[in-house]
This record gives sequence, C-alpha cells and structure tokens, in this order.
Amino acid sequence: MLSISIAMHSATYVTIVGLLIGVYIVTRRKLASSLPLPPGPKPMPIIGNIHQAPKSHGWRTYREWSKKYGPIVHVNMLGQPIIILSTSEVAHDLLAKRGAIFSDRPHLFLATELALKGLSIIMMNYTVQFRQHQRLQFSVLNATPAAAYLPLQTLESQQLMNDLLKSAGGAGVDVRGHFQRAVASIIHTLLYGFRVKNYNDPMLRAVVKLNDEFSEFVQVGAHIVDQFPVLNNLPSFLAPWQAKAENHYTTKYDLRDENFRRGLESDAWNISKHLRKTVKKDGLDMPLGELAFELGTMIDAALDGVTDTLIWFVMACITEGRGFVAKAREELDAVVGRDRLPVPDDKPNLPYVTAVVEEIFRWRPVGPEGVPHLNKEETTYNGYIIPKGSVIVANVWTISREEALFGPDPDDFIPDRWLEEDGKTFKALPPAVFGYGRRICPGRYFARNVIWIVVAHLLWSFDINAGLCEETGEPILVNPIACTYGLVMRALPFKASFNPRGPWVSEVIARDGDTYSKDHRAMLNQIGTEFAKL
Ligand code: HEM
Repeated sequence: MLSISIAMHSATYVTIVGLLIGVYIVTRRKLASSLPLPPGPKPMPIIGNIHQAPKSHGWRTYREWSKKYGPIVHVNMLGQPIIILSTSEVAHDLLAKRGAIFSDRPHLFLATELALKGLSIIMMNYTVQFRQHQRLQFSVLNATPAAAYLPLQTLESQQLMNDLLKSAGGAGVDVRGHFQRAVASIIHTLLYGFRVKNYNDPMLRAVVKLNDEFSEFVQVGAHIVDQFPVLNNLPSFLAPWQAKAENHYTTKYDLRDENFRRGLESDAWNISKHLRKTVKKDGLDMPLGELAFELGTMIDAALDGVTDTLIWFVMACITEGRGFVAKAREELDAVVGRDRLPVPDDKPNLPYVTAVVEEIFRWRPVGPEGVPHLNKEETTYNGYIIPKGSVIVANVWTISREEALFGPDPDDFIPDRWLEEDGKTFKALPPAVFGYGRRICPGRYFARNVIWIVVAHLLWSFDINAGLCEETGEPILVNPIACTYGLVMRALPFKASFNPRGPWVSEVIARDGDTYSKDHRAMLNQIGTEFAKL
C-alpha cells in the first residue's frame, strides 16, 4: 500500500521529519476521544503502521488482518487514518446507509489534481458539480438505456468470436488484445460513433497506457504528497510528481478532446451528441471540455473493468477444471441448440451462465480494494470512532470470500453457489465488485450485459485451454493468481487456445463472418430512436 520510495533531496527529508512530528502531535490530540479506534496492527509513534504496510497486493494483507482483527480494521499511515471494511454488512452499513457522510474521495494528489481541474470524475468529491456528472452517467448507463446497447454489444462479441476462430489450431494467443479491441470498439462506437478494428490502433494503445498510469496514481499512499500536500510547494525538481501529473493531464486532454470532436462531427446518433444536447437542454453549468472528460471517464472505466473480467473468465476455464464448463454447455445446448449463437433474449433461460458471470466477479473482483471513499465527518460505529477524513477501503477481495454468505471453498470457482437447489432461482447474495452507496458503479448494467454476452458466446463456441509451448508442444502452466497491483487487478500475460468445440461452431461463426460490413451507423440511429422514447 504505502511504497514511499521516492528519492528525495535531504532538504525534503528535513521538511518531512518536521511535518511528521507536527502530524503526530495533532493526531494524538485529535484522538483523545472516549471511544477507541477500530482494532488493527500495533502502530509505532509518529510513523504509525507504515512499517507493516504491504508494498504491493495490499488486499492479501488486508485479508490476513481481517482474520486477526475482525471486519473493521484501523491502520495509521503517517497520521492518516485508514479504515478497512471486510464484510458486506459493515461496507453496506457505512458506505451505503451512511452515504451522506461516506461518499467523498480521499485526496490522492495525482488523481485529485486531475479532479480539481474537473477532469477525473471518478476522484471528485460528492459535490454539486459531481452530481451533475452522475446525472449524465445515469441517463445513459441505467438499466433501460443500457438495454438499448445490446445489439451493438452482440455484434462486437460476434466479431470477437470471428477473431478467435482465426487463431484456432495454433499454440494459443494472448487474449488481452482481442478483448481490449472488442470492448474498446463497443464503447467508442456508442460514445463517439466509430468502431475500433485493430488492437494496435494507436488511439487504443494511448488509452491503455493512460489507464495503467491512472491505476497507479489511485493507489492509497503511493505518493508521499498524498499525505503531505504541502510538499507540492517544493520546487519542481524536488517534486517529480508534478511533471508526471501534468504530462498525464495534457495527453489525456488531447485524446479526449479529439475523440469528443469526432463524436460531435459524426453524422449518426452517439452519446457525445446526446449528452451535449442534455447539457444545453437542462442548462447545466458544464463547459464542453469537462463534458469531454465525462465521456473519457466512461471509456476508461469500461475498458479496464470489462476487459479484465473477461480475461479472468478465460483464466477460470484454464485453471478451475472443466466441471462448470460442461454444466454451462449442457444448459446452452438444451436452450440454444447448435445452429445459432446465444442472444441476450436467452438470458432468463440460462441461469447457470448468469451464475458463471456472477462467480467471475466474486472469484476475481477486478478492483480488489474497490475505489477508496472518505468520510467528511467523524462518526461512530459498533463502539468505535471513525475519525473525520479517514480513507475508507472496501476490502472487496475479502468481502467476496465471506464464507457465511458464499459458502465453503471461497477461493474456488463454483458458480452453483449463486443458485438455489432448483438450479434456477438466484440466492440473494450481495455482490461487492461494483462498490457501494452513492458512488456505486453507474456502468454495472452495461458491464453485466456485455460480459454475459461474451461469456455465453465463448462457452457455446470454444474449448478454452492453456496455450502450448512452441518448442515442446506441451501446455504452459498458468498461475491463476499471478496479477498486477493497482486500482485494477490484471492477470499477468498468458496464452490460451480457442478451438471450436464442434464443426457446427465454425459454420455458425463463419455464416455471420466479419461484421465490419454491417452498418453500425444504422444501429446507432436505432438507439437514438429508442432514447427519444425514454
Ligand atoms: C466489470 C466491470 C466494472 C467494474 C468491476 C466496475 C467497478 C467500479 C467500482 C468498484 C467503482 C467505484 C464504486 C465505489 O466508489 O464504491 C466504479 C465507479 C465507476 N464506474 Fe465502474 N466498473 C465496471 C464497469 C464500468 C463501465 C462499463 C462503466 C461505464 C460505461 C463504468 C463507469 C464507472 C464510473 C463513471 C464510475 C465513477 C462513479 C463515482 O465515482 O461515483 N464502470 N466502478
């Protein structure tokens, strides 16, 4: 969590030591409350728990802490209280039921710097300005508008099956590029009116690079300036994060501005044009540059969350045995048959496939530490005090593994845990992956829809196995938990092979063939017609 490894001039250290002593004194005074802080590892004077802070993959340590100290843990990082919530109940009690005070975001310098410019919507506090953005998000992402995107999501999934079919028979492919292209194409078509046909498209590569950078910016405590904003007054050669933030901001601004213009100039309906109209019609106080960033935030959130969830599904197929795949196929064969791909209308009759999707979110939540919240007022909970301005981490990794809710063997991929004994009715289990309360992910309907379609198509179409070693021809062993650390948990690159599970698969996929000749403008205009009726 806290990797304060920034090389600094000795003057900086003197400043920091002074600040630490100041913070220690202030913190001690502040905590002279009658109620205790939640339990947690024993802190040292001044530095707090910094010596115990995990250098990376904090969610692993948080799980251990929750076993030792319980569902609500307090740690102190150089005076900054951090509260880690590890059961669904405490996360709901605080982040949802007390949303009025738990809906701000912590000051993470690099991310907040962008937010202050009105450009990182996800890191804005819950202000009037933020709520305008949220209204726009809901207007295009809620369940009803999201349903209008199903035909386009289905088309891109068909294109994906077509792309994967071409790789059949070989040693396997790194799927990230194929999935990124498909997800990027869906979201760029809807937002800006153009499809993305190649994963090496320079625009797509730029978005991916910026997302990787942002994922690092948002780690709690990754930069010492997050704890001590005063350090930002240092000359720029002592404050390397300033150039980093500025460069990130400029690159992002140019990219989003260009895409937004493309959207506005396009002759078909798209979300850029739709939201610009809404802003005018509703008289919202939002300059066009800020609206461009609203759209860019949706692009980033969709690309990361959806792509990585799909990659974890492939990982589950390779490493978690064939049991669930066979069961899903039995259902697909009975309901869909073998002469067409599954379609969204089949969903009510395919509960097991839906349970597979829920299990991916649980087994590998792509944001294992959620997105941090911050409480703007001091409050108490279950006999503990939660100081004002605490960073609140929903420990999604552990919440998704609560045996009391999800049953035994929480580290195993078992879709059946979502269903009652009849195999059809869903249990009322609370998913954690999309966050909580007023900041819950507005893209969750969109995400669930597209992930369901792609997973149903993949299960219907392919035997998915580990890629083969080029020299020996043997399957390459894949570590099912090897992943990056950041806001998003990405599987480390691995190869997977996609072979049609029968001759009918190639026939059906080839029958639709390449989808680029389809008129996506007509599909967009159809969405526009449906929006006009809402
Ligand atoms: C599997 C896919 C996805 C996952 C796991 C995911 C997860 C999350 C989480 C955990 C949050 C923060 C919630 C909180 O603070 O409690 C969030 C926020 C957000 N997500 Fe998603 N998301 C996904 C897909 C999408 C998609 C497809 C879109 C848009 C098309 C989207 C748009 C957003 C936006 C705009 C926010 C910021 C909301 C705010 O700060 O209040 N997400 N998402």
